Amino acid sequence: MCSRNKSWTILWLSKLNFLTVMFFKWFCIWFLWLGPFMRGIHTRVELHIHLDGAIRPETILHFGKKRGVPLPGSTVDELMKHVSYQTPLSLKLFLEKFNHYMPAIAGDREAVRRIAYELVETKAKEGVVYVEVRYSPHLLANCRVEPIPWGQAEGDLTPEEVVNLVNQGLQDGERDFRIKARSILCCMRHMPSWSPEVVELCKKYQNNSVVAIDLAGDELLMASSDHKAAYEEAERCGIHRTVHAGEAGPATMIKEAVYLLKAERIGHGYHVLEDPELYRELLRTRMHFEVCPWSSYLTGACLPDFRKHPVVQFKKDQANYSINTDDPLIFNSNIDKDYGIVKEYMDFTEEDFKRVNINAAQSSFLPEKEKQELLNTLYEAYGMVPATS
Ligand SMILES: O=c1[nH]cnc2c1ncn2[C@H]1C[C@H](O)[C@@H](CO)O1
Repeated sequence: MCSRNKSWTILWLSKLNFLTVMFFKWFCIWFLWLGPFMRGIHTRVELHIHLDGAIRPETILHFGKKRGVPLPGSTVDELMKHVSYQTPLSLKLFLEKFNHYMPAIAGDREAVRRIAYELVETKAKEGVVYVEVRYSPHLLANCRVEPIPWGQAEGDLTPEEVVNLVNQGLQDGERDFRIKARSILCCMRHMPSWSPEVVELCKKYQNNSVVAIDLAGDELLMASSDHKAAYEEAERCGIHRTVHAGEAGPATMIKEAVYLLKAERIGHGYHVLEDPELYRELLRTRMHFEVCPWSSYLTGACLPDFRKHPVVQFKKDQANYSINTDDPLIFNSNIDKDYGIVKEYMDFTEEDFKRVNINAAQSSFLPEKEKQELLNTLYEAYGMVPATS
């Protein structure tokens, strides 16, 4: 009897031991790996995404129907057949994709506010802790903008009110999804006459969501004197500056962005590698490159072989760059797609992703104090001890 009791006890103890070991093992996996996602800890920083390239197809269909704006399809699948694509086009042809759906959104107050709000929700779900979203206020307006974009009739939504609506959408999103979102206002290469107002809007809303100025659009058009004047004014007033350069265009466009427009970050910048001297100098000054891998394939900006992508060299040289989606609606993607590409084809490890996101946070356009808070959030999420300054 006594020995039977003893063996039962041993059996139960070994079972308990096994369960304890299993529990501990699963807890470690959950805490270290799945934990951050399940506990709602966000570890990604995205610096290059276009608001008008990141709209949900359902939202486009909703406003198309509501406003009686014809669209190339009445279901998500039909719409996406026209709006998104799978094999590389030129940058110019890619930019034409916006024509298919922007008339459903531009000029509508509710739509503009909603796309900003939904972007924050999407990014929170993707594990993004901080996003800088960019757009042209003029391309979403239908009043006091010349010419009125997307062939719309004149309405009463001005570029300034667009900025207010986007700010409201972003701020509501920040409150509801508990991540941080800021915006960058774009000048457009083909519309230099809009640039003076863009910089004035950056100045006026500098402490209200807006953190920087950008120059987007067809890069084969050199920066005009209006763009240059806008960037000079931005620098004078302490407005941060980024420029799309060296995406489809050559390294000289990056030179122009850095030395003429005084860019602090470069949108894309892949073709910097064609000018080794410039590349060395930008490595030395820690210039930040906003890299968008899947975008660079679909816009034909880079060779289709990801193993030869410029980011392979950037990684080798420990350059300062981030990983971004650019236009996830048109590229039918999300941030996992871009992280997946660099992981699969360029051997990115978790350590590399940490470095990428810390670099992104350091190169963000947040004021110093908020930047430090963001960095501390990342260090904590990654279980790192912040370096003492
Ligand atoms: O990848 C891009 N390169 C240059 N311009 C772009 C890219 N993606 C979007 N844009 C343009 C089209 C949008 O209407 C505009 C503002 O977001 O910026």
